[in-house]
Amino acid sequence: MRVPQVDLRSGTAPDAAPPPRHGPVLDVQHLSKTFPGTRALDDVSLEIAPGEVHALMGQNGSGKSTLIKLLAGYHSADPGAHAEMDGVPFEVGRSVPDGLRFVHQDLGLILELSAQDNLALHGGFARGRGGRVLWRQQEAETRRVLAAFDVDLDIHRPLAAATPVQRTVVAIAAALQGWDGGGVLVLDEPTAVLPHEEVERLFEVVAEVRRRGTSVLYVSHRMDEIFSLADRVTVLRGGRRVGTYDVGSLDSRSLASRMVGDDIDPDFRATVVEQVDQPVTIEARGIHGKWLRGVDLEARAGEILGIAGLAGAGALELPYVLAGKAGELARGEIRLPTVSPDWYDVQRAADLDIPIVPADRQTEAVVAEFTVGENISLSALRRLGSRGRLSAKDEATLVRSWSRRLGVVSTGPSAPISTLSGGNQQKVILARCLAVSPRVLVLCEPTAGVDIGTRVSIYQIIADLAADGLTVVVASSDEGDLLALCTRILVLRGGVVAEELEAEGLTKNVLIRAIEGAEQ
Ligand SMILES: Nc1ncnc2c1ncn2[C@@H]1O[C@H](COP(=O)(O)OP(=O)(O)OP(=O)(O)O)[C@@H](O)[C@H]1O
Repeated sequence: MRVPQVDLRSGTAPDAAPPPRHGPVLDVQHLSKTFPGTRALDDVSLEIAPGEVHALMGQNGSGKSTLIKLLAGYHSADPGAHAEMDGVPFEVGRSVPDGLRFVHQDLGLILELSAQDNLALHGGFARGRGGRVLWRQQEAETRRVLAAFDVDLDIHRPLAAATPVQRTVVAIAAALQGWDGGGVLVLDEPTAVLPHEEVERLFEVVAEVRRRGTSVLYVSHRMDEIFSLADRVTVLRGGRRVGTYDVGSLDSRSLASRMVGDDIDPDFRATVVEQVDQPVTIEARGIHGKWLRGVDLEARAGEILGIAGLAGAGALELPYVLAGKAGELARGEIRLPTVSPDWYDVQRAADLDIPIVPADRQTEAVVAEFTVGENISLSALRRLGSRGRLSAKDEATLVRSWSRRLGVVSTGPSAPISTLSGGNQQKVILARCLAVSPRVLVLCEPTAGVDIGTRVSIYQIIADLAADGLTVVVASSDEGDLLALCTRILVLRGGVVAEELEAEGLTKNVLIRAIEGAEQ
């Protein structure tokens, strides 16, 4: 079955919500959660109407994940909460009603296993006499479950070979298995790691879920998604509910302001001027890789160079090649002319010490067992102290100064990094990169999972660093990042630079059309 195409950019809702039955399907009142030293949620109430897509938004650290984890029974709630699912009371944090299903950000899949095995792990294997697995029946069931979502996937291949959106669809299908409508599906930032063009496909799946009469609680930082998809939005700020609104009654500026508690411009653009008189600080030539087919680039001190492209165009591979972190397929040469005139084979690019903020903070950058301070100073340990001895004082000074400059919100340098919100973890990784005082910094998806307020502050920090002479190369699948930051944007198609755009006066539409290779 094919559901109607949803246009992410036009802002049209996928389908009118089915008329609500009486009363909310999920009704949670007076929910609070206190961690040592932090009141993460403070007397929050949430009512989800039958068949609606209900967005949950708020800045990093506003309590969204805590709310989801309470509903999922991962944390226990403070006393005083009352909750009902379909009118039946349940104790939040202690029991999870069957009608409440979750797809967490990490999707909870085993990538070495096939879609069929993953679905069976969630829903159980079809078994015959003596516990024998009925493989034919299992396969038919897998096909039936996935058919509803119109996903074209080899159900026997390991999910490692599937695209991000195919995996997300498998995770949604797994969560909804054995369930024929009603209830609430919780999607926690399902698009955080999805390439742009796959987001629309996910929207079709959400429309299908809703068509079954299932409500969706949708957590996202991307405002355009909320306007395309959601009927209502609940905004949290500092652990409290600011309000619940009909999406149609808001625009992006008023929604952003409710999240931040201050007037905020969601279309903020940093004022970075092109530095034509400055020296070239990075040059690369003949770059090839898994996707790249011969890219040349150069950038000057104080310049922010954007890299754009659809998945498979090589845009998100290029930063890794420049930082010497691409695989053995990477070919080409790179040099930092203000450091040395010598060209380096990109296989040796790691020797140039160009720091990178990678695309997936959790798996590629954050050291989960370390504190905030340790995560920052990790890159600079060689410089801290003398004669092989680490100076705790120097380390503390470095950590304090970068935490302050980037506005990292935590209980202090010794806080475990896992207790920080996503946006603050991102600032820590940025601080780690800057702690080595680089001339060139490479950013990949710099604001993934980062809220609008923090996003604007990250843009400003990067713009200030560029004004001090830092060269920044930034690849992002979010056009907002490129428009807010860059002086110039290289648009990659098929692994080569297809267009070079001056950022001044560039509109989102023109950029998207260039990325897609459409006629302007
Ligand atoms: N296990 C924990 N121990 C201590 N504090 C925590 C813990 N988990 C979360 N917190 C704190 O609770 C507050 C709310 O965090 P939460 O992760 O719910 O925010 P969020 O809105 O989901 O943020 P993000 O958008 O970055 O994911 C933050 O101040 C966070 O540091």
